[in-house]
Formats: sequence, structure tokens, C-alpha cells
Amino acid sequence: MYERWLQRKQTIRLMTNGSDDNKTGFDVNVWDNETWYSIPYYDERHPRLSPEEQEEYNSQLELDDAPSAEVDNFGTDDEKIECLIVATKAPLTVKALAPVSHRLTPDSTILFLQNGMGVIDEVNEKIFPDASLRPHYLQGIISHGVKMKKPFHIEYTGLGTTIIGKLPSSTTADVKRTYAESLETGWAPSSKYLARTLTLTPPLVAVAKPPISLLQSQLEKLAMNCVINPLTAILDVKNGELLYNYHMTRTMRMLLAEISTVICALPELDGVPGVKERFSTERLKTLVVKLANATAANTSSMLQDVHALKTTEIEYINGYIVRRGDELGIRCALNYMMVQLVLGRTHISKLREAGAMPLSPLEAEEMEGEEGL
Ligand SMILES: CC(C)(CO)C(=O)C(=O)O
Repeated sequence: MYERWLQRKQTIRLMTNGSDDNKTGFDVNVWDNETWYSIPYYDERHPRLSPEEQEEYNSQLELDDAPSAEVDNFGTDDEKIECLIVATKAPLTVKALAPVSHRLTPDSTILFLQNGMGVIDEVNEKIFPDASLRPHYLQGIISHGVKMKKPFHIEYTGLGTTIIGKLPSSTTADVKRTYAESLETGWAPSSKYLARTLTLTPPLVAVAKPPISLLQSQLEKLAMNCVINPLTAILDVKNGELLYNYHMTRTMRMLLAEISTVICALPELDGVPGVKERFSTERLKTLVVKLANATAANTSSMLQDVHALKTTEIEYINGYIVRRGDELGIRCALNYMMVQLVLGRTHISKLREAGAMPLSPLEAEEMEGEEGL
């Protein structure tokens, strides 16, 4: 990853309407050999270029040959982290957080910017089992359209919004009470600082919402992802191809009926006005059709993952509905089937990539473990 960062001249390129905006000047922390190294953009021991010279250098160089990626001649860094934004795919969250967990304190804030739900329970169980040592959690829901062209080269494809809110630090035991409590307790200074910085950054179009509003926005997004993502991944189609098709409409409605039943029965939404209407099958279907229309030309993130032979977020999308349904005694056979079909689809893609030969269980296990962050 650090090698790629050097290859890309320590520059993040954001393409909007066909023209690139190059951002430089980032100091980075690199995890190597179980150690964090702090690498400043301008290394005083080996002065490189002035900001102007660096710009010039960036614009002229071909992005292929990189300087050495040796990091162990830089200083190590175990400083505490005040604010951390996690933007990895949901299944990689625990792997991403494990090496920084010792640098996070109960005063730190982690903002999770990811698709799907249920990550926090896993982070609590595997990274912060002691509730008194947990950092504060924020969650963000982003509807801006972006596409990665190359590593560190992103295309901005559609204007959206960012919703940020506080998450209860525990969601398993008595969820209703934890949501009520998180509304009463104020924002920690690090959470306030992070939320303020993001909401004061105009291109993000970011707003902060109270926990119960954030939860409802998360569930709306989840319901839409539960339909568009697995169907596009299984059928290998663009989002818009799910529309104007009677058979797809029937499938969507049946899936959404199950999702609506689970969401309306969630204890954390008990007593919240308007839940039955907001999460009715009919309204969710309207939202799905609207989103599929607005993103008609997109390849969903799940289909992109299937094509790239990466682990999909299915366990945090339809898998979340199945788990919450189980807790409530609601059997979600259709969502369970979606989970299995997507897992099966990924497996088939991996087999094809491996040369269409059936793998032995040992080889298959090795392939599963190959995916990095
Ligand atoms: C909105 C949608 C379905 C856009 O493709 C998305 O969120 C995703 O692909 O994960």
C-alpha cells in the first residue's frame, strides 16, 4: 500500500467533471513489521522539494517508478489517536482496527463510514471487549457517488449527502435503553471536533443527526442495499437493469416484505412515531426504485467485489436482517437465500479464476486468506 502511495507521488487525485484536482502534503503512518512508522510529507533529514517544486514534479512524472518504500529509517509512532475514520469494507474492519487499538483511548472517537450494519458488535467483541475502555463511536452514511479509477485516483460521479451521528457504544444488551441513553449523554470533545470539522467542509454536504434519526437513515439505506446489491451481484447486471421488469419487481417486493417485518419489530424503534409507515414494504420499494434509477449506470459495490474476487459485505447487509430476524423469532428465508447465493457466486468466481478446476478444501481455504486490506 505504501509502495503504491509512493508510486502515485503521495498524491490523491479527485476527478470532477473530467478534470483532476491533485491534493498533496499528507503525512502518513505506515504499519510494518508490527511497528507504526511516522512519515512526514516533508522529511527534514532528507529535504526533498519545496511545495512548488513538488507540484511541478508531480505534474511531470509518469506514475510508475517509485522511490524506495523502506520505512524503518523513519521514526516510530505510538502516539494516541484522537479521531479515526474507518472507511474499509465492513468485513475488513476488525483486521484494520487491530493494529491501532492500543493507540485508541476512551477519549478517542472512531467514525465508521461503511455500508451495512452490525460492525460495531463485532468490533466490541473482538477489539474492545471491556466497555469501560471503548472509544466513542460515530457512524456516517454517504450517498455521494465515487468510483476508484486507480489507487488514490478517484472519480466523483454524483452529488449526495453525508449524515453523521453518534452510535451507542453497545448495541447488544437492551438496545432500546442504550439508544435512549446515548441521546441523553452529550458528545465527547473528540466526537464534537470530528463532526464539526466534517459538517464545516462544504463538498461533503454533511449534517449531524441524533442517534434515533441516524438509525432510521441507516436502516433505510440497508433496506435499499439488501435489494440492489445482492440482485445485481447474482445476476451480473447494472443497477438500472433491475428496473421495468415484472419478475424483478415481484422478487423485490417479497424481499422487502421480510425486511419491513424485521425493521418494524426492532426494539430500538419501539415507540418511535411513524416507523410502520416509513418502513412499509411499499415505501421501501419506492426508495429502491428511486435509487436504482438514480444509479442506473452504476455497477454496485457488491458486483464490483464479486468481479474483483473480494469478500462482499453480504453478511453485514442481508446477513444483518437474518441475524436480527433470528433474535426476534422472524425467519428470513429469502434474505438467508440472498446471503447464500452471493457467497456461492463469489465462490464460483474464485473457482473460475483458479482455472475452472474444483479446489481441494485446503486450497480453497488458502484462497480465502489471500485477500489483504
Ligand atoms: C447505492 C448503491 C446500490 C449504488 O451502487 C450502493 O450503495 C452500493 O453499490 O453499495
